[in-house]
Amino acid sequence: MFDNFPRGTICIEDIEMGMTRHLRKHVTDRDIELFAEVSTDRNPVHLDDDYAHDTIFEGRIAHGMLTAGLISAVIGEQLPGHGTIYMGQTLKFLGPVRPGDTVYAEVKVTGIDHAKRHVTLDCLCTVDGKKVLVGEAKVLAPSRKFD
Ligand SMILES: C[C@@H](O)CC(=O)SCCNC(=O)CCNC(=O)[C@H](O)C(C)(C)COP(=O)(O)OP(=O)(O)OC[C@H]1O[C@@H](n2cnc3c(N)ncnc32)[C@H](O)[C@@H]1OP(=O)(O)O
Repeated sequence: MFDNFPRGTICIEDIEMGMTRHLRKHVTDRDIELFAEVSTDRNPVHLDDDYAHDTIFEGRIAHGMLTAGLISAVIGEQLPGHGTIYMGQTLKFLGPVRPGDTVYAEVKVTGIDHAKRHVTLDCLCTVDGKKVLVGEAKVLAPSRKFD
């Protein structure tokens, strides 16, 4: 039995269909530089103004996986929260995120298998109301009964 979950963790026993959680994050040049360093993805479309100017985006854009990381943050911090284990994630990048943009990232519960502790979540990121990422996550949720 493990009942010392941090505030914000929602155990499988309490997860309901349709529950949603979200965050907002302002994406900065520093975020993009740090992500390039950590991931070792130094694609110039993210880092080089001159290079990026001549692409279809006409300027630098954030790594898609940086934006996807905000979905991971909502899942790992809020729904279900601490103790959650990622099982899978689909992603479609529908529009660019540029330095200076504020990303709204939201997840919504669309499936629950209580016996297996599996939870399925629709994932969405928007910038100024425009969809930039959609996908589906499957996670193993924490339980009050097991640590
Ligand atoms: C590896 C890293 O270093 C690189 C990165 O991380 S890049 C950053 C992450 N990616 C992005 O920011 C790209 C965001 N997406 C876009 O800007 C656009 O989707 C696009 C430029 C890739 C395509 O846009 P466009 O050419 O306008 O395409 P259409 O809207 O005209 O759609 C044509 C058909 O393609 C389908 N489609 C479009 N985007 C996607 C997608 N991301 N995934 C899957 N399918 C996509 C769209 O539905 C249309 O299909 P249809 O059957 O013809 O209707």
